[in-house]
Amino acid sequence: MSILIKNAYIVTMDKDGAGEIPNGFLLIENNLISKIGSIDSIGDISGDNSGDADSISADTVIDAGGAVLMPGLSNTHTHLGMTLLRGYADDMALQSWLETKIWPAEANLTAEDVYYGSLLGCLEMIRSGTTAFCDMYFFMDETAKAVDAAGIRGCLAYGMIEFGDLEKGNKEIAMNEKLVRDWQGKAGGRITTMYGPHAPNTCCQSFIKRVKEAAERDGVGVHIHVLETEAELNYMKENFDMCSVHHLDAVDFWNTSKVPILAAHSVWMSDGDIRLFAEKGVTVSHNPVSNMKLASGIAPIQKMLDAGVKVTLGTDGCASNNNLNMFEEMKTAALLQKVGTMDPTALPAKAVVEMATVNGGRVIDSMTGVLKAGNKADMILVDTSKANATPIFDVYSHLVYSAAASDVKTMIVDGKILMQDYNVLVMDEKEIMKKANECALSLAERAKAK
Ligand SMILES: C[C@H]1O[C@@H](n2cnc3c(O)ncnc32)[C@H](O)[C@@H]1O
Ligand SMILES: [Zn+2]
Repeated sequence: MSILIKNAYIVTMDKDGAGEIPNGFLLIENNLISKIGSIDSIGDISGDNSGDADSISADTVIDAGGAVLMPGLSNTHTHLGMTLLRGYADDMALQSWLETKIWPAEANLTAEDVYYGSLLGCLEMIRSGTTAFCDMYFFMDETAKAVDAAGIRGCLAYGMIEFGDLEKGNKEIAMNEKLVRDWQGKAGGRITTMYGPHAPNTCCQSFIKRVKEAAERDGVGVHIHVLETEAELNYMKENFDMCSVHHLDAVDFWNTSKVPILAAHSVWMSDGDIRLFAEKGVTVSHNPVSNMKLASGIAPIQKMLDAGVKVTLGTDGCASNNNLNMFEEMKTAALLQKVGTMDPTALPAKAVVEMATVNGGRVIDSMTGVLKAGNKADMILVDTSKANATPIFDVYSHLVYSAAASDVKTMIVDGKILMQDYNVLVMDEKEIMKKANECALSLAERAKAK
């Protein structure tokens, strides 16, 4: 199977390569990008002089009509099944939100709920340009089935919470081990797995150490919430005389020489914590909308980038955001750093696009996040024929400050077209929304009855 995309403004995100290609073409063969270049001067960029785009034959030809062709966005922190809890509990701080609303509702979740909630999440991601995501939740077999059916890429972790209870910890770790065993590399490699210890204040140090050992044994990463709120920082200081980062450093948790670590939030980081993350190679998933909505704080992202920390972007779950819109997340990330530092040069547009593409892609699959020959064919077309795209002086400025998620018109993942000209080809949208809505209402009823 081959797909030729022509007449595109290509944003490759390839630092060592082409950068942007104004009148570009891209050829996909099977699930890989095989050629990329300029229609005007073939060979200058790809080094391939095999002919112009019109002479390249393909099973499917997409005329981009000047749209931006770019790597798909990677949402590196979410809880996909929580689409069912969108708007279930708003305007609260994290701890009381979790303890009084979210956890009691989640206690009533069924496998069917998470299946339809995850399909709904996949649909929302396809419509808004997200080709890959990192998840941490429950009933993860159901999320894996949804990812398999939807055709996107998912890195799935089971959310383990044990509160120092050894027996509970054993059960939780067994669940995550099963997820890794059953789903690592499945769906043609679109599904990968991680271990998901929830947070340093909900899982004890020895449990998290055990989880890290299991991850190293299985060769998969670890996805954890860390220093999300000042309350967590204070709790750790009061109980352990140190912050979460140093508490876990005491058991060498942040050592990434064998497996990657994805630290969601990392809002209340000291300069020492930032240096440690940079030295150890920890990746931070920044989730600005959730951090603002829960009033958790402003993560020092510009400081982290200056120190050499790898930073990606995520939405968090739909109960604290309340959507999976990475365009909104990119704009919010940029604006929040500027106002947080009172420096308008903080987190410029191109750096944000890098976080959402190159850096996020690297966490999920090293052959994604950049459009170049040999990489996997995960990409989106962003419509530029609209009023909000007129004029475009700088494409990164456009993508971060003026583009909308609803401008995404076409998505390809692993060489397969999931959405073309705004038509989602891989699922029955109305049916999924209907089922998910039924599950959400029934879940809320069950939670209320308890
Ligand atoms: C996997 C568990 O994590 C819970 N969760 C959802 N959002 C957040 C957040 O911002 N911080 C901490 N925990 C969160 C989710 O409800 C599951 O219980
Ligand atoms: Zn989260």
